[in-house]
Amino acid sequence: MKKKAAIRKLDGKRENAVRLPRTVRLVVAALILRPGPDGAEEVLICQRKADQPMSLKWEFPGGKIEAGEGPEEALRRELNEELGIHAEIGPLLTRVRHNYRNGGAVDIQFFRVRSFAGELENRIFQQIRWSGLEALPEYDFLAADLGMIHDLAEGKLKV
Ligand SMILES: Nc1nc2c([nH]c(=O)n2[C@@H]2O[C@H](COP(=O)(O)OP(=O)(O)OP(=O)(O)O)[C@@H](O)[C@H]2O)c(=O)[nH]1
Repeated sequence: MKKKAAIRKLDGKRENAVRLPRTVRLVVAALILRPGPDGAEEVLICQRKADQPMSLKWEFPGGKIEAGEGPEEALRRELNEELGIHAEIGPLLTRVRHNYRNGGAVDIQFFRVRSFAGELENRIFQQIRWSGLEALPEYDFLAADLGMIHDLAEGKLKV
């Protein structure tokens, strides 16, 4: 009896121990910047389509890193697919880890982009637009981005 109880206890513990870790999606995204009319920086923001998960939320262009890709390479590919541009990927500005409520986790690396070739073309979004940094909190952004957009708006994260 004693032994069985001990095994049950162990099994209980093991059950906890083997709970699968969240799958972390490795994501890259771009802060594409341009000087605005008043000289302050503007950044390109994109709204997800109505039929996508997390519909109509705002985000920065980018996506998942595919197997065998480096982060910059993945971001160049995504910006070409989503916006039709050939971007020069600048430095990594910040990295954010976020656990979504549905159990998914993302690890997002945000890179600065100041220069690209080609005309911006909206290929997959509901809409794209330029926003001043201080206006970013007015948009309904994905939860993972909220800390960062507030830091950008308050000048705590330098671009
Ligand atoms: N591109 C981008 N993705 C972001 C941002 N913030 C954020 O949480 N993400 C998440 O990172 C993932 C990017 O993946 P994706 O763009 O390749 O794919 P997706 O939206 O079609 O999602 P899915 O393939 O997982 O359904 C999404 O789950 C998206 O919700 C952001 O600012 N930009």
